[in-house]
Amino acid sequence: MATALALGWIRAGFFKPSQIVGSSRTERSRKKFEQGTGSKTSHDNAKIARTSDLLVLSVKPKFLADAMDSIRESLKPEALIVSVVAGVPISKIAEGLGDKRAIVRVMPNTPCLVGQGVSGIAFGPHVSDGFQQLIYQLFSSVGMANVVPENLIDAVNGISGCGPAYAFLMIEALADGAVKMGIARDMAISMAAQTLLGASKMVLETQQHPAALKDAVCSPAGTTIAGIHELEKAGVRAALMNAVQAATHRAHELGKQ
Ligand SMILES: NC(=O)C1=CN([C@@H]2O[C@H](COP(=O)(O)OP(=O)(O)OC[C@H]3O[C@@H](n4cnc5c(N)ncnc54)[C@H](OP(=O)(O)O)[C@@H]3O)[C@@H](O)[C@H]2O)C=CC1
Ligand SMILES: O=C(O)[C@@H]1CCC=N1
Repeated sequence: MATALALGWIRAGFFKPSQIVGSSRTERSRKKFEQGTGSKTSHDNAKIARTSDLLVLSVKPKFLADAMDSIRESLKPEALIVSVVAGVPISKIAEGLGDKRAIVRVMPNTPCLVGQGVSGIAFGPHVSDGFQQLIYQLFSSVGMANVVPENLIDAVNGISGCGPAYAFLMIEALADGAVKMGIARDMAISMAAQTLLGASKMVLETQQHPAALKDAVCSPAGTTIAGIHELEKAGVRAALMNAVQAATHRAHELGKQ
């Protein structure tokens, strides 16, 4: 996720590669980040913290305590902390880094890499108006940014944080169907992806309810309603709702570990 954000911000012109420093535990991950972004890296979190105005915490929840330990004593007093760590509340980060710190909790998604991300943003109590605007602009530069109360960040995780994986699975499955019907794999994947992109753009640009747009595709006794019937029989709606619910609950569990 860190690479997607860094590269997204660089492509959006928000930061130059030279303004970003990446960190990870292994040489392999640092090389990958350097090659992906053109930015430098360091294994020394304390050194990075000493010189950073904005720090993005992007580790798995179970490694957050160690990561915070490694920067606590070196952070600039006015540093802005952004955590994209699933499930972990701002209060826990304040416990780890100091309760007067400016902390922002964000749930982005990997399409930030291509400027089409979705992020939910919740501000801690010590984030100034100026910093709030900066963070909003930062995440808007790589897609859609939504300021939400912190108690909804796990639900943002459930829909848009995880959502790209749901969409990739749908693209793959639609393409499998087309391959079964004789279309070549590459063309099938492009057609499925472009279909989801086109449908998404229609929802966003026409402002019509997705049900109305769906109805407009279903001709009476036609082909689409035959396909929709199969999806309804398979419980696709309930499956998608359950996926968002399960992921939201899992985020909540991860934050308590
Ligand atoms: N992947 C996604 O789509 C999204 C992820 N997130 C959240 O972002 C966070 C990161 O996820 P993701 O990128 O998938 O996970 P990865 O495991 O791919 O990346 C986490 C990185 O953290 C590094 N790391 C672990 N401990 C430390 C430490 N003490 N100091 C410095 N670096 C450390 C790891 O280094 P090394 O590789 O060397 O072990 C690794 O490169 C998670 O909390 C996740 O919930 C949020 C939104 C979307
Ligand atoms: O799977 C995860 O936990 C992370 C958070 C959102 C997307 N990936």
